[in-house]
Amino acid sequence: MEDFLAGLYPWVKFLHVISVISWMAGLFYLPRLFVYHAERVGQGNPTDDLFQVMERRLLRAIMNPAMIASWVFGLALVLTPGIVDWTMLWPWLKAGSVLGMTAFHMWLAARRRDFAEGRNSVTGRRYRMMNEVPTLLMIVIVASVIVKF
Ligand code: HEM
Repeated sequence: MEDFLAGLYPWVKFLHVISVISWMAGLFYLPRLFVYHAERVGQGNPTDDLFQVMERRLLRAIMNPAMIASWVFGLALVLTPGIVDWTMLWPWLKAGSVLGMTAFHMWLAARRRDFAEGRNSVTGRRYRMMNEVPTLLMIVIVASVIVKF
């Protein structure tokens, strides 16, 4: 199993990076949709329906599969011999940030359900602020895997 993963390492990393790019695109874009949905669109009109379709498709067709693929390929990299040295700081920083990113994804999914049920209570300003969360986590994650402190 370990030899098998070692042989596949560059391909698994390639698939991991493609998956995280797709996941991050959604994590950046969905809160922006929520900003405009919260600030500019009333309930129960055709624009509300359109936003709901865009939000549902983005989450279900892109973000959920991309998150699962990021985890699957990321964990395969963790299991590859010689890749992660748990005595260093970077794997712990990365693990904490990735769990934070996953929690943020779940929070967005819950807010999407609120919009779908006509009971969003979060302001556009709050969604704007939450939009910075994935940016900060991404900076910590990429610094961790590249600099490896
Ligand atoms: C979902 C859970 C994740 C796990 C378990 C995971 C784990 C890993 C591991 C073990 C590596 C290999 C490091 C190496 O080859 O030296 C890696 C590479 C990488 N990860 Fe993740 N990762 C996850 C999510 C993410 C996220 C969310 C991002 C971006 C925001 C990301 C960006 C990267 C990048 C850019 C690399 C390539 C680094 C390099 O080759 O220098 N990962 N990941």
